Amino acid sequence: MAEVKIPRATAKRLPLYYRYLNILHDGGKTRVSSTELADAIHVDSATIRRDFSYFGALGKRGYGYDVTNLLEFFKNILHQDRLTNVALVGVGNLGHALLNFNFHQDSNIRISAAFDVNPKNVNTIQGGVPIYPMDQMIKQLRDQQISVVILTVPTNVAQDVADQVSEAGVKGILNFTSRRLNVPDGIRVHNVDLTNELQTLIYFIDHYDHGNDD
Ligand SMILES: NC(=O)c1ccc[n+]([C@@H]2O[C@H](COP(=O)([O-])OP(=O)(O)OC[C@H]3O[C@@H](n4cnc5c(N)ncnc54)[C@H](O)[C@@H]3O)[C@@H](O)[C@H]2O)c1
Repeated sequence: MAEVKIPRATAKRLPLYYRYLNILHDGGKTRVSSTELADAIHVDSATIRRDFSYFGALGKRGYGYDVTNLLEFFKNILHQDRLTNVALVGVGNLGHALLNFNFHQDSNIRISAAFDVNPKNVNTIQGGVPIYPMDQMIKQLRDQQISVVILTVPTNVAQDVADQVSEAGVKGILNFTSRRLNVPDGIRVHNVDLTNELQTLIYFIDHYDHGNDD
């Protein structure tokens, strides 16, 4: 399949589309219009049509979209047709909560390894995930061919850990720390910051802008 460069806002909506198409498919529905999708997922139909158009003519005028085709298409581009193992570094309050969340229940993603410096954590299994000491991290990441790491370490060690993770050939870091990371070319960092999200939400409440943000 040819590489398609799409806007980040579109990319962020793909899992939403994928989830809803799964529901339609499970319910035996064979086709869906952009208007029906729009009503269900609260994204306007023009945005949906534009999003889908990045991937070529997926729908037919007057017919709508073929649910199975669309589902297979999104499954493939979201890598949901194969299992993706990810790792987590820093099994504290947040890391622990994430380990105990079963990502695999509604996606083809699972945390297969975790790493920490705390001797109380190391060599235990939490949420079904083995926790290794840091001196085994690079080897484990390489051996398990892990390309995505969730970073939940204290901010002051985040860059150092990111350097080690980069050395292991990881391609993506989901960074929960407030440290902006420097990474080599070829590695993508997504920052998750609940404080930012709350501040933005509070800003929008003050400015009377309602509805969903996607
Ligand atoms: N983005 C958000 O919305 C959000 C929300 C909460 C916390 N955080 C951030 O997430 C991070 C974790 O928060 P927390 O409350 O779970 O902290 P925590 O102190 O409970 O956990 C940190 C864990 O990292 C381990 N650790 C320390 N140094 C390490 C190193 N060099 N290598 C590997 N592991 C190491 C510790 O042993 C501990 O288990 C912090 O940076 C915090 O600021 C972000």
